[in-house]
Amino acid sequence: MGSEVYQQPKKVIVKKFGPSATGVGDEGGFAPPISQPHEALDLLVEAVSLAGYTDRIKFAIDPALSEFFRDGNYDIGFKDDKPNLQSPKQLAELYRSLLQNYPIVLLEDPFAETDWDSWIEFNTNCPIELVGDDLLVTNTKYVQEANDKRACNSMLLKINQIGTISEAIEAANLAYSFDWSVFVSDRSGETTDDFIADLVVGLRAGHIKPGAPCRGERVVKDNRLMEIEAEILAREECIYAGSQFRVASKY
Ligand SMILES: C=C(OP(=O)(O)O)C(=O)O
Repeated sequence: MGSEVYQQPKKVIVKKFGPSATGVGDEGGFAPPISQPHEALDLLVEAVSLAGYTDRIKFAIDPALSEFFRDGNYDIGFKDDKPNLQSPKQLAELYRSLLQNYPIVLLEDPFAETDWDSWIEFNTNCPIELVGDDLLVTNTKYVQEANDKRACNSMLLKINQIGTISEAIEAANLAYSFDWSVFVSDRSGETTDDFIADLVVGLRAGHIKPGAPCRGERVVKDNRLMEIEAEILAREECIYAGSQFRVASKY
């Protein structure tokens, strides 16, 4: 389904912005000339509809706000001519309105890694998965701190953020001990190694961020997942978490 949906935005982008607007970024995502968050989500809604999967696909977003933090505010006007400064409160309102209007189930790094107060405030009433990436850097010290402060409810796992597979698994187990979920991720600069596909199944993490099904270093993870699925199905041991992906580790 993901691959089928991925084929659609290109058609919509060509129609709206012309063929030169279909370039992709490191992880295979499209980068058309839009500047408002809702425009990106509208494009996705249209792509899902064209693929025939309306109501069957949910969205995860990673605004990576550490990149836009300026003296206590966030400048989200980086694609416009002038700055568009938003206070943490305004940003939180923007997220809440997007959550109301789009099928978003996961929000990663909605605030800067140093802006703990905004994380804590947002997490007091957060209906979806709130993932720390820059905030936690797969490090047990920050996972513990975030749980003590009730700053998020999920950890992004990137092996080379912490350095070894053992330390990454230790961080995942600590996150699970707090009833958090664990979201296994690639890096924007990736190789064709497919190990994280085995890791996400072995950890029962339930969801993976391998990038778009665009080039070899991304697709190799999807292919390995399909091989693992065939192997497990053959042994009749496979339980697919589906929409319960956040709690797959409890299955
Ligand atoms: C995969 C990501 O990018 P990078 O590898 O650049 O941290 C991310 O931000 O989650």
